[in-house]
Amino acid sequence: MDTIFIEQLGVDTIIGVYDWERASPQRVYIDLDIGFYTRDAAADDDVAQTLDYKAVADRVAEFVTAAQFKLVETLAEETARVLLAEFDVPQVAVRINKPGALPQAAGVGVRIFRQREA
Ligand SMILES: Nc1nc2c(c(=O)[nH]1)N=C([C@H](O)[C@@H](O)CO)CN2
Repeated sequence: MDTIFIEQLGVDTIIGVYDWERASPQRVYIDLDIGFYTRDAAADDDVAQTLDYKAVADRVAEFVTAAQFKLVETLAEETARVLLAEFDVPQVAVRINKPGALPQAAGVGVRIFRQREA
């Protein structure tokens, strides 16, 4: 299995458990590692045979912008669910970094790995 990745996709979203976090969007950065066999697309040099990372980035940005979850765990879980439901991919790793959450840390968040159920 190969991997198509997107690094540090920045999206502004309502996220957090505290009242002040519900008032305005915060920037999160999303890393995606998506399992996909790329050999056929490479052989034909054809974007139609691969996973279009622009389509993935656009959909994830749309979903996350509209989301209003409290936990980064929920945002990661639901992002993985959208990818597995809407794209023909068997597995995804989703990492959410919320850099504004802890002043004493460069970033905090979660990384999950999910596979399509058989
Ligand atoms: N495991 C988690 N811990 C915390 C989260 C979270 O989403 N997952 N969120 C918060 C607050 O929203 C925080 O980001 C505010 O600084 C605290 N702990």
